[in-house]
Amino acid sequence: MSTNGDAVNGHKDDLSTLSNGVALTDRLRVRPTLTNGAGGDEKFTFSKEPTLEEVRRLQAEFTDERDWNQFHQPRNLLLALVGEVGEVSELFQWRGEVAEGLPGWTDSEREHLGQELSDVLIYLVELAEKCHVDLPQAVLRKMALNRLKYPASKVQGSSKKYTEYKD
Ligand SMILES: Nc1ccn([C@H]2C[C@H](O)[C@@H](COP(=O)(O)OP(=O)(O)OP(=O)(O)O)O2)c(=O)n1
Repeated sequence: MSTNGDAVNGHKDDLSTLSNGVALTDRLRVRPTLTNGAGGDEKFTFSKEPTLEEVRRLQAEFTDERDWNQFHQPRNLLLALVGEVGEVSELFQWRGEVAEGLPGWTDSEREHLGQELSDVLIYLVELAEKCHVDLPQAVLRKMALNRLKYPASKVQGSSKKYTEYKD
């Protein structure tokens, strides 16, 4: 269990820079995670790619290349997912409340968080695939349901659960 930011970075720093000094993000031709911290005026948005289907396909290729489908049954994927959620929690552990944009977090800590959140997403997407849940469509349906359960006019400014409303 890590107890502070420095310990949290640990071996992940070694993986962020390859032995020839080339940053991992350069080598992979991806942009570093969470580049915009607190204080910016612009709203944070994601890149358009990859889509969830592309994440599903990339992870399917990764597991096929290693003959790992034999281990990736739904229950194992669920346990792996929960384990990775625990790793995300460790990064926030003992810090108290953390403001949007993570002011005060180092680039290395932001990169580490991006990695752990990605592990969660990767296992979530593969779990959905192995359960034959079309996740992009399921999430749209669920959000439509959420809008019905929590009409903006009714719940404005309140965080109560829908079962707590009288009518
Ligand atoms: N049997 C496995 C092992 C790994 N992975 C992939 C999916 C995850 O994105 C990542 C998880 O790798 P690790 O289990 O090594 O976990 P971490 O990357 O979090 O390493 P650590 O636990 O040392 O922080 O690798 C996978 O698909 N199937």
